Amino acid sequence: MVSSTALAVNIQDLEFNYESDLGVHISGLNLQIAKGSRFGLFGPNGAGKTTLMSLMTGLLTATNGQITLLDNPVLKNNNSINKVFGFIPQDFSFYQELSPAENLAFFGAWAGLGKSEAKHRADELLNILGLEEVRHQQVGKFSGGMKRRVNLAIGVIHKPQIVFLDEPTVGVDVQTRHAIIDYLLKINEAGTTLVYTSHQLNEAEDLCNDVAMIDDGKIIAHGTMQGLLDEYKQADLESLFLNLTGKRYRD
Ligand SMILES: Nc1ncnc2c1ncn2[C@@H]1O[C@H](COP(=O)(O)OP(=O)(O)OP(=O)(O)O)[C@@H](O)[C@H]1O
Repeated sequence: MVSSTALAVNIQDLEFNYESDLGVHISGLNLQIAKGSRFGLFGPNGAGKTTLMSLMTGLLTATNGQITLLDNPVLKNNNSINKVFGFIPQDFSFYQELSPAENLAFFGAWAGLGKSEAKHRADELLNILGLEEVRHQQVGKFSGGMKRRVNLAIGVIHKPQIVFLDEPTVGVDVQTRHAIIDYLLKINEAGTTLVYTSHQLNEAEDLCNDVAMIDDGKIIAHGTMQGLLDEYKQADLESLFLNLTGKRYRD
């Protein structure tokens, strides 16, 4: 059992239901994610990955139970928690009519950075993510890969200690996929905890060292990548996924 001070995320007895009866039902869910890990949450369509991410980042509110991020409770009006984590959502979260520089200035200020700090950080990220030459062009006209890199830069502008990533490489080419994964590995090496979900299981094998499977709103397995592969006698994450979740369509 990991001590609570070593936890980036601690979810205890979580309950959540969408108002409509069609949505996923979460009941008595417990999950601990250690500080510094590269955690991956996997499951079929509709299993509850985005719902759980939204609960962890305060976009949805649990009906019961508790979620803490580095010991800070995730509560509706606890804005101080916004400094602790960054969220890279599946849907683009920037202003299409603005440039990357303008978007980063805006979201930097929103995350509490001063003007010069935000500018410095924007310069650094635009450089690392290969966007310096288009820094003043309208994001709406960018390719899918460039938009994904802008989305990532916005989510990490304030150097959060935990980064949540909901399918951060969907629809990108190999170059952008590598740039994004390399960057994530680099910030993890410097101490950032990654909480990631994706259907790209090959990519996940390179990125994640801690893995949980979710199905019908329940965590059905959680352990180290190698520990789970050994336990279920599977050669790779895709075989493990099929072994644990079966071949039935969920939608
Ligand atoms: N706002 C909502 N209201 C009602 N039901 C919802 C809502 N959002 C999601 N759901 C339902 O809850 C279930 C879980 O959805 P969720 O998006 O969390 O799954 P997921 O594992 O992220 O799926 P995917 O892999 O398709 O992204 C699905 O049945 C979905 O239709």
